[in-house]
Amino acid sequence: MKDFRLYAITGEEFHPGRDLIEVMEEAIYGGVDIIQLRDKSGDKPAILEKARALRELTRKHGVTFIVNDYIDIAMEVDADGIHLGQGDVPLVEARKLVGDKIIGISTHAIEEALLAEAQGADYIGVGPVFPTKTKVDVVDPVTVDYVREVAGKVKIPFVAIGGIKLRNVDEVIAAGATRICAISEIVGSSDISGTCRSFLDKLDKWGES
Ligand SMILES: Cc1ncc(COP(=O)(O)OP(=O)(O)O)c(N)n1
Ligand SMILES: Cc1nc(C(=O)O)sc1CCOP(=O)(O)O
Ligand SMILES: [Mg+2]
Repeated sequence: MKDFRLYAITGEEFHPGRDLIEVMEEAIYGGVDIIQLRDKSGDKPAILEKARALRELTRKHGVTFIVNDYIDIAMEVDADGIHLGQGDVPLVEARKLVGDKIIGISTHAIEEALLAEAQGADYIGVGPVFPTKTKVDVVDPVTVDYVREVAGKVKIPFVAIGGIKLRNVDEVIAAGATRICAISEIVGSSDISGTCRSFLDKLDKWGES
């Protein structure tokens, strides 16, 4: 897969009254290189419509587009890939359905991370690094020490997620994360592009040292 550094996931509850596509385009102008549509409403026609619009937007800007949870929607809109959790369709089954599209897997323990790698995941999510209120059914924070362990043991790309803010991202990067994912800190910002640029500046700064 095309490598990435800053991964933005949609979270419409954080920008009431603002258009989804406008918000995500601001994130793209700020430098995000991968976007995931995450919509837990269960309203599949509405999710399909959003997926189509985000596919068009991301294609226009050359940004990777991932759909969370719904393989059928990812296939229908020709997304670049899907993101699946531990309770979703197993990776081996998903691979049969999506072929060489990107498959990202959420992991919360080293056994899950190594299994996803062995089974052919293209990247893994590692989290939640910090407490987060964005995901209701989330496990306890895995901590930055766990990020360090993953950085030392996992060879495929991993992205740190969960409670990541501009104020705490330095410790995540210091622990070895070179890819960062955020929902509320990005899409809930009053300056979405500026927030993204600040995340990237921090990744750049640590990359130089
Ligand atoms: C990049 C990334 N990492 C983790 C998740 C969480 O996925 P999942 O565990 O399936 O939970 P939901 O997002 O479906 O609530 C993610 N979406 N993206
Ligand atoms: C969707 C999601 N998955 C997580 C995981 O650990 O797998 S944490 C999370 C929520 C991330 O949102 P925020 O950046 O607002 O904390
Ligand atoms: Mg899921």
